[in-house]
Amino acid sequence: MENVAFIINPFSAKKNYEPFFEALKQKIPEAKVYISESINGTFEFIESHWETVDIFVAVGGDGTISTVAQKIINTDRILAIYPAGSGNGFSKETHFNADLDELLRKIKARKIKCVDTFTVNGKLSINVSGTGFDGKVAKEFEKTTRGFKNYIKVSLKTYLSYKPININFISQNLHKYSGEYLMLNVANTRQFGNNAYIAPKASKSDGLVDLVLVRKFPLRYAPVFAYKMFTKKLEDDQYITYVPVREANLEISTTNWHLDGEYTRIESPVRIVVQPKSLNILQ
Ligand SMILES: Nc1ncnc2c1ncn2[C@@H]1O[C@H](COP(=O)(O)OP(=O)(O)OP(=O)(O)O)[C@@H](O)[C@H]1O
Repeated sequence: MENVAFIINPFSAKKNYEPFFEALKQKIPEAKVYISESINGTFEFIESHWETVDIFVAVGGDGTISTVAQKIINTDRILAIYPAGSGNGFSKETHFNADLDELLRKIKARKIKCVDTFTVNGKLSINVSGTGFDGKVAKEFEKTTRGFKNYIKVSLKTYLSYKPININFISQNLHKYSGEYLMLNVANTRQFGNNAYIAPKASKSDGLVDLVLVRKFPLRYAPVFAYKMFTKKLEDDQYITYVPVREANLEISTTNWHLDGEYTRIESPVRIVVQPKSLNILQ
């Protein structure tokens, strides 16, 4: 275990990490554990342990995993996950669960899979990112105390007043998809988190991301949309167009984005680029 470090984000989903921390201390008292006070703190921890650690275990949600991934991407270091977030989209899609014994077995076995990631104007995303309605919800959600209930409340309120965004694809082959949309998602894996499958056919190891273009639908359709999303049936939805791409260049009428669920501002024009097989994940 000397070459393994556990990076815990205490701000992920209501301190979900505490039982994990206790169990880890019991099983492996000598484990290297860092309780991260900030994203920069995590960066510094990884840098200062670079020579002695080759498996970095992110304990948190997609935001935490993404900060660890930023440092180890395109290197031979390995990412492992103990899911302790609220949505846990990426960890579900990479088969990590909240069973510490299973995680320790995987660490011992050291099987690795290399997966794709992508960037949006140079910023890393590992799972699903998006703009439009989605980006606006992420922005408003940050102002609340978070949680699933607040997410639904904010989504409904935002939906009622939301005007579609305008997307103009600069890339010649994508020009025909330009138009007005409720949202654009960029999906490396199939789900946002909480088993909400926005792109049921996406694969994290095919060198592509799915552009998910969603047209505005009437409010009465929202429960149908949600039902299809949670049962992996959105593929043939009348309001959605899926476009698998290696890269895309577009102009867009909003700066509100979320990257793996974290709100961020991104100025138009926007360039999306897949980084094929750029992240080693423990299997
Ligand atoms: N390494 C880190 N150290 C400290 N804080 C972090 C770190 N990485 C991200 N954060 C902050 O912690 C907050 C929660 O992170 P995270 O996304 O992991 O949990 P979550 O939102 O509960 O889970 P999920 O993304 O699965 O819904 C984020 O708002 C993020 O800004």
